[in-house]
Amino acid sequence: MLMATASPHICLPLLTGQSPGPNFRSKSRQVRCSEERQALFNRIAPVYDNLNDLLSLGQHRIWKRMAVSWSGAKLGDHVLDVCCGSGDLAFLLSDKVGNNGKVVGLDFSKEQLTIASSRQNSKSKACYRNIKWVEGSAVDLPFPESYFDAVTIGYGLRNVIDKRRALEEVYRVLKPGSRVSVLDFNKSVNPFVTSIQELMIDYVVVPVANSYGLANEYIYLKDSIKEFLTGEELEKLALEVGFTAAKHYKIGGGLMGNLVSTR
Ligand SMILES: C/C(=C\Cc1cc(O)c2ccccc2c1O)CCC[C@H](C)CCC[C@H](C)CCCC(C)C
Ligand SMILES: C[S@@+](CC[C@H](N)C(=O)[O-])C[C@H]1O[C@@H](n2cnc3c(N)ncnc32)[C@H](O)[C@@H]1O
Repeated sequence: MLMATASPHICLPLLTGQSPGPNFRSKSRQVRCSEERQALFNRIAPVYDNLNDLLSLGQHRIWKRMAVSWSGAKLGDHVLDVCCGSGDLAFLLSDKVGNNGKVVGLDFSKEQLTIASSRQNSKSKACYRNIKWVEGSAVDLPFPESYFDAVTIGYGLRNVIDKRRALEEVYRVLKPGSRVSVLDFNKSVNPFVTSIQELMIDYVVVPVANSYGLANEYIYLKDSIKEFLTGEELEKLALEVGFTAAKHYKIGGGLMGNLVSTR
């Protein structure tokens, strides 16, 4: 299926005449982090879907259906799935918008998009022909202003370094009155939930990932949750960016969360 490359590179090596200093280091660190995350998701692409099913006992598919429902996507809509990965939410959006609708799945990982495209080709549903995969950056969306009827970000915002910029871009490409639905792990303020989350990652997720040679990749997962924003902070950021409404719903017993914001 069509794979357009929206922008050639997200993380070019930082070429600058700047003398090294705090700003240079912080920028080079940022470029390096972004490159590392891109490489991480390229590496885990072959086993990503199976590990999600195994480690969440298939529950992640329920959470993704909830996220797509909250997006408000409906028949005939033109919708975007940012950080689409292997395409789980894009396929759910495709069912929602139907043959006359259009779905764009955007990701900066070539390997994830390759999996998404091959899954699309192996599925028999006619509506899946309405999906286009685009290689691009969540912080520089290659789409015009007020272009989409709904946007989803499934387990992506937490992985984007500049989260504010990503939400600003989503705001820009959304039609007024339309929604973004952001599904991710919940950075809980409840110590009990946090400890359950961390225990399951430490004693189940990482050991299982280790058997695939991916322990470090899933240790990153735990660290990324620690560095994420709480539901309240996500609501505040969405309103600061300009969304007129923002609500963060706790799901999966508080282990996961879904921000719904309206432009
Ligand atoms: C679909 C899920 C996670 C996607 C995901 C997101 C990331 O940012 C990653 C970063 C690095 C490596 C992998 C990922 C990644 O897979 C959520 C479900 C899959 C999780 C890996 C499983 C998490 C287990 C929960 C803490 C507890 C699940 C309880 C369930 C009711 C059994
Ligand atoms: C955990 S996966 C989520 C995939 C899919 N949405 C799902 O729910 O399974 C995170 C995805 O975000 C992508 N990603 C992370 N940072 C990105 C960025 N700045 N621009 C575009 N994609 C990014 C990764 O390549 C990866 O495919």
